[in-house]
Amino acid sequence: MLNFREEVTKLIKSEVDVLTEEEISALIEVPPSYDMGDYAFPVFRLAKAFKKAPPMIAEELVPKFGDNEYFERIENKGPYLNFFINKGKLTEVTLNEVKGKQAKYGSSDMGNGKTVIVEYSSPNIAKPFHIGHIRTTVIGNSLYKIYTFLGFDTIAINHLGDYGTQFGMLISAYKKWGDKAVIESDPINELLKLYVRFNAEAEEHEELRNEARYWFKELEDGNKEAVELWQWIREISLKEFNKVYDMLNIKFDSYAGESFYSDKMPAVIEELKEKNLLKESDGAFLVDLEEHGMPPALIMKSDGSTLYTTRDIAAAFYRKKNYDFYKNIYVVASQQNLHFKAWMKVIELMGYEWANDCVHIPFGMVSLEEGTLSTRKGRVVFLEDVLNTAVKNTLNIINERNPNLENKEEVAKQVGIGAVVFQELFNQRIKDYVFSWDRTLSFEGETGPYVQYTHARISSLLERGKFNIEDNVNYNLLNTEEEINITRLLYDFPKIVVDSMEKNEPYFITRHIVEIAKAYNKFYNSCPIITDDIELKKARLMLSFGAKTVIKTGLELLGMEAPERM
Ligand SMILES: NC(=[NH2+])NCCC[C@H](N)C(=O)O
Repeated sequence: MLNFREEVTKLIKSEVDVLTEEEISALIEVPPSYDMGDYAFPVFRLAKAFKKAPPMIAEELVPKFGDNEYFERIENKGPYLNFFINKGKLTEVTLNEVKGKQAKYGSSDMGNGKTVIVEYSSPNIAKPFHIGHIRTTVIGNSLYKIYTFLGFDTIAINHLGDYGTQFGMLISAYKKWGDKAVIESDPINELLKLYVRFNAEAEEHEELRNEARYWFKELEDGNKEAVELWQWIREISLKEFNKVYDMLNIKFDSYAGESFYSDKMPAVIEELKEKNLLKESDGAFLVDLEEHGMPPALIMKSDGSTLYTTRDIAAAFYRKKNYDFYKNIYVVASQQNLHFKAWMKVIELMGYEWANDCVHIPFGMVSLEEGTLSTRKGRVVFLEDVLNTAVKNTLNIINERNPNLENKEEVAKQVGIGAVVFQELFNQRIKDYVFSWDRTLSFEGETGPYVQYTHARISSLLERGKFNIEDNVNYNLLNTEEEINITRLLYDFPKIVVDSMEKNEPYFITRHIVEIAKAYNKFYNSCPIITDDIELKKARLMLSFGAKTVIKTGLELLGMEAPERM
């Protein structure tokens, strides 16, 4: 697609020899409002070469540019050159591109097939999949889609917490109080009960902790009973998690969790020893990170069992070898900042430069507005319940607003679940936020249902107006402020997608499609679209099609559906 910023660069370059195109491009600014131009170029850097005061330079440059098909005006204001895009051209370029690429508009091959691993969700088996897990799941899924859209070969990994001392606890607890049939009837809850009971009793009876450690060690050493129990627990838990993943329409390429690395850790420990990085302390082994301002990274306990950190190091090695990643991304809560910093440092100390290609993408916490979510069994709020409640509440709303809608149940799922996803992706990752039902499910304001509703509204309109994508359109007719505003947002979309990839921030997309929806509704309310003026109608329908296409792609990149009717 024609890039107007590049056109500004070329124009300036044609008159200014002392700067390279890169230097010029880096100096170009976007003014705070469009009445000051679409792009601005400050000429200060030219003062020395031109031996003149900046305002003079700007003034003298303007007439040299002459007429230009991409800019309707070029002006000087003090030391600035201001460029005003030719709006007819902008509309033509943008809508032709959307028309040509449709669902692929905004995509690119910039990733060049390089491998990006996105690790996300990674719940702990036998512990509840609760509201806290929603952020990693939803952010990770969106990043996965964004990288894929930009031509990376993307791998989604669920690093299941399927190993560690908690399994020692579960095995002990099961052997004492467990009942297979009861557990299979409601795995997550029943396993949670066992886990909670074990911890409570261990408060009183310290020796239970030793028993748990013993069983985890047995598991690591391949004790048949322990391994079989562990496999069974893993399997029934995974089945439950998959219910939630199905609701969210999320798939993983790999479920290689912590246990997968159990036989890959000895080599890591060996290498650490060889490289003189391992220190013994009370029979345990650790890597001293004091010099790097961190507490030591514990690699092996005195009984020979391994830790979370050891497994992460082994996993990174495995991924490097198996996928030769360009980037290895971990979408994990900011509470684990230190954990990631520490083990990545260990790999760096081992002499591997690719440690820098491992990136922790942290996020803040979700808290619950007082009384907004009912809790089942104690204080844990299950993700599945949240999603089900969202669907149920949305169905109630649809029954009020549009009782005759076809496929009501299906739409309620798409909108209810989408609303939760959207809410999660509305703010900068790192911000903590408070979950509120009212805000999440509202059809008004900056919400998922609002954006989806706008999309559905455009769909019906295109149908009513008998939109035909093959129609030739006179783009110059789309010249009201409302129309230009939409066009600009559509034009910016591909860049927004790239920005969100570079910063690993899906919320750029969330905010952008909200802006498109708002701009569209403003246009819809102030400009007649299905009018008797056939040419105008064709042009406005094409613009509507552009808005619909980009909203839909944006929703998809967030991991949401875009129903045609609501
Ligand atoms: N590679 C990793 N450590 N990923 C994060 C795992 C998250 C962990 N299972 C938890 O729920 O807290």
